[in-house]
Amino acid sequence: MPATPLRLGVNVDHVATLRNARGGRNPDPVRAALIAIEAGADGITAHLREDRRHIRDEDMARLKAEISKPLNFEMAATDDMLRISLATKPHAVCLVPERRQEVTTEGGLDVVGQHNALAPFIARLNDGGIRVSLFIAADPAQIEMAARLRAPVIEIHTGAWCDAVVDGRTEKAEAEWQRIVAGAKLAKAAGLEVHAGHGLDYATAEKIAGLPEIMELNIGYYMIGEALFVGLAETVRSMRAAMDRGRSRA
Ligand SMILES: CC(=O)[C@@H](O)[C@H](O)COP(=O)(O)O
Ligand SMILES: NCC(=O)COP(=O)(O)O
Repeated sequence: MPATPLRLGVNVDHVATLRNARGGRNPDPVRAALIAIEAGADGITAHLREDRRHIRDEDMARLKAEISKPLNFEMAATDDMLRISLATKPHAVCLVPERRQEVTTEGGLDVVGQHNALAPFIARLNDGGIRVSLFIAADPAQIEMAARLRAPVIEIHTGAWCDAVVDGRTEKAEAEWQRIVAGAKLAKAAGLEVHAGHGLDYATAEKIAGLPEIMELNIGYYMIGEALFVGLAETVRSMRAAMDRGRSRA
């Protein structure tokens, strides 16, 4: 039986991080998105943080206007972001937790603790024709609540697993991996479309591509770093090849 397709969403946030280091216009995250698509990306992800530390409002508007593939708009569940996303009309919104002090998105959104506030927020996005994804940990209670909140998609936060793999903490890595495996199965059984992302590199992307429940990986930081050495198009092709190898074992 042919394996189910696995989409690659390329996150261009950290092209903007580099641009913002000096101000000005270069390197341009929209140019990166166009190159990534030309090289085989199935979509583009960008995170408009409240502090605008990388992607800015005009980047999001240009991405929506200039790319030919789906735009996945990552954002916190705030009124300001709701207004901007409804005006931008991306293909999807991924709701993520945000703390100004954090270096990166440290964990999943607590949809259990915030379900009262999230329910009308998700409904507004659904009514606006935007597909909602919830960026959560592979935790059974969070997954069950995501399904009850009528978000069609979850994205499993893979950061703890990837960090443990890279650091060589094998027991921790195995425990996190088993959580992801069980979480992906539970989410699929609950009727959710399952995505995954954060901290993935070639090796972890290849491994997680072997989980047939997962339909999309969103990958940024590692790929933008690799692109410095071999170019973005080559990095996208290599990531695609790693995902295809993993998928062939699903
Ligand atoms: C939510 C998420 O995982 C992404 O937004 C990604 O990690 C890049 O943005 P940050 O590094 O600013 O979290
Ligand atoms: N949602 C995860 C994402 O978009 C990319 O995360 P990272 O690869 O930049 O850590």
